[in-house]
Amino acid sequence: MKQIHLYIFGIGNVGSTLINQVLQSHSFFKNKHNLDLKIIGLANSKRVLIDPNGMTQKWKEDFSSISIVRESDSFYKVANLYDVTKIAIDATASKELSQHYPELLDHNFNIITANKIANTLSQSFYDVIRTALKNKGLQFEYETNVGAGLPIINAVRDLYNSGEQLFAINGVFSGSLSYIFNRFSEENKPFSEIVIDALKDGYTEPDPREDLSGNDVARKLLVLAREAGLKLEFDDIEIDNLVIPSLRTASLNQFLDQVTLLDEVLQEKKDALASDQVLRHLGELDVVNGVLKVSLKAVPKSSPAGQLKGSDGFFEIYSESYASHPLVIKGAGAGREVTARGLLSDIIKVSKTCKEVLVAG
Ligand SMILES: NC(=O)C1=CN([C@@H]2O[C@H](COP(=O)(O)OP(=O)(O)OC[C@H]3O[C@@H](n4cnc5c(N)ncnc54)[C@H](O)[C@@H]3O)[C@@H](O)[C@H]2O)C=CC1
Ligand SMILES: N[C@@H](CC=O)C(=O)O
Repeated sequence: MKQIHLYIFGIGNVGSTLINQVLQSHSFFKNKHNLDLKIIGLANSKRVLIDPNGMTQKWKEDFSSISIVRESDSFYKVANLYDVTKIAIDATASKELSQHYPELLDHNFNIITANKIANTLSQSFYDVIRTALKNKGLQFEYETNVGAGLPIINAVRDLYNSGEQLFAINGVFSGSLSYIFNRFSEENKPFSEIVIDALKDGYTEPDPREDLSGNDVARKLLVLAREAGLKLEFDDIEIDNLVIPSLRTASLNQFLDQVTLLDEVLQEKKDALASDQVLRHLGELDVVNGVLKVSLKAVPKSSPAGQLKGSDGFFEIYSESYASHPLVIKGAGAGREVTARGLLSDIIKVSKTCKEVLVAG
């Protein structure tokens, strides 16, 4: 039986769903994959809960009652005691934690992340991580960076690694904005009301302005562009920002208090549509020319993007073999369940392929 120790950063929507999914499938992983996955550590930004025997179904209660103040080396101290495969899982949106990935690799953690920041800081930081992974023989997986649980990154990576020339990737990259604009187009409700619903239901970034500003989609485009071999920076992306200037620098609470200020501008865009059009938030990655664009557009209701429902993401990949008829991937592009399942799928992938440390039992 291969022992795998999991250390989870972030116990919000995605992190807490992941914990429950790991616990629910524990016996299945043992029987099917010969893997014993134990969650040894949980952290929020201030506290940690550590249990070398693994978390149980009462982890939430335990976190409230017996977690301790987090120190910079809380996880390293316990992880160093066990000669097993260690995986750090980032289910936060924290830039600070992303900047610590090189340190996690130094301490022999494989990393799996839903957080897009590490992959979208400077190209030099991106390269530092890849070099460390190679030197250490560790793994870094981030399928949920684009399209939540949808297999977008693996599709692009597999095409690129097989020598295929990629031309373009276009579509609705944001599950959050898909949910918001699909509802806004159909329902007679203020834009802000739908944004708040999306936040409450776990579809948006912790700060919905990351979605509305176009930054989150821009990050996804950059993740895919780098996967396709382009060397670009975040500032190279053309972004249509939907957050009015006065709300861009406000605190999250101030933004939420004043979110109705977005209604007028968005309602004007909706009122300007022809009867056969809807609003869709689109990403365009021109791999050949290295041009990345994020924008809100009016599209025909009958088009593939116009027909999306719920939080569906929609990706068209054009390449040598898929030149006139793109490879299309579509499905829920946000949500705590699909995202946690995507992380778990990365965990199984890393666990199955990492160097084996055998323990009796
Ligand atoms: N919700 C979704 O549909 C999807 C989310 N993601 C990504 O998953 C990540 C988490 O999203 P959610 O769970 O929805 O957000 P959330 O806001 O529900 O949870 C994030 C948690 O991380 C904690 N946190 C912040 N800084 C931390 C740190 N330094 N160390 C440990 N914990 C810290 C926060 O207190 C919060 O509880 C984000 O990066 C998001 O982009 C990716 C795909 C889809
Ligand atoms: N903001 C994301 C969801 C979480 O990452 C998206 O829109 O896909």
